[in-house]
Amino acid sequence: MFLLSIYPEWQEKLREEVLRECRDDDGDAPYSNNIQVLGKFKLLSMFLLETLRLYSPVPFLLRKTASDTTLTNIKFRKGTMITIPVMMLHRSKEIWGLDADEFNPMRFENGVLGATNNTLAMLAFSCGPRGCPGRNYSMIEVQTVMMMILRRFSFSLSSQYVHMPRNFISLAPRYGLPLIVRNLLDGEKSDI
Ligand code: HEM
Repeated sequence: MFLLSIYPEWQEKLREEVLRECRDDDGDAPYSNNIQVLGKFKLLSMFLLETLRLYSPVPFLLRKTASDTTLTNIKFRKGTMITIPVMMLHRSKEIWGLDADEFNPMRFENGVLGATNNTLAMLAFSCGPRGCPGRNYSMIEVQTVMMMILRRFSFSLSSQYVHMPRNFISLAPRYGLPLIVRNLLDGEKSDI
């Protein structure tokens, strides 16, 4: 919601995509409760990947070595705690290119491997045997919620918003996310 508020052109693009792909058989009355429609949301998927890259809800991962281990050329004794700085890796220019700090969902036009040739670069859901088992579920859930919000409401940031993400269990805005919301169906406007 934050990124769509500060990049209204993306909010508009995603709304267009949702309204286009959710039309019913008559061609009007945009609506869909069919999960298969989610597969058609290419721009929304790219946008969500870019959101997860820039503001990964889990900003770092912790691991403890189960035995003496060598990773690249570094030796670790058994029991060493290792922090994997997901947030920093997601903004590495070496991995993502010179625009790593910029919001650019188009980098995911050809999927994660099109954005970087490093298969382990995207760590929002971690990876390997302890990777997040809720990954597909949460992508379906957030696409469904965004689909419902975008077709009914437009929104922008309230002037009361303070940009201070903090990691408290997961990454969240320190002082909340006050928005100005307009109901597109009846033009009503309210602060939430
Ligand atoms: C945007 C939403 C989500 C994100 C970004 C996310 C991210 C992650 C990450 C990074 C890990 C690895 C943590 C670590 O190794 O320290 C993880 C693990 C896990 N996630 Fe998620 N998750 C999300 C949603 C969910 C949902 C919806 C469920 C359940 C329905 C779920 C269930 C789990 C479980 C059970 C683990 C532990 C897996 C293990 O240790 O073997 N997650 N998640």
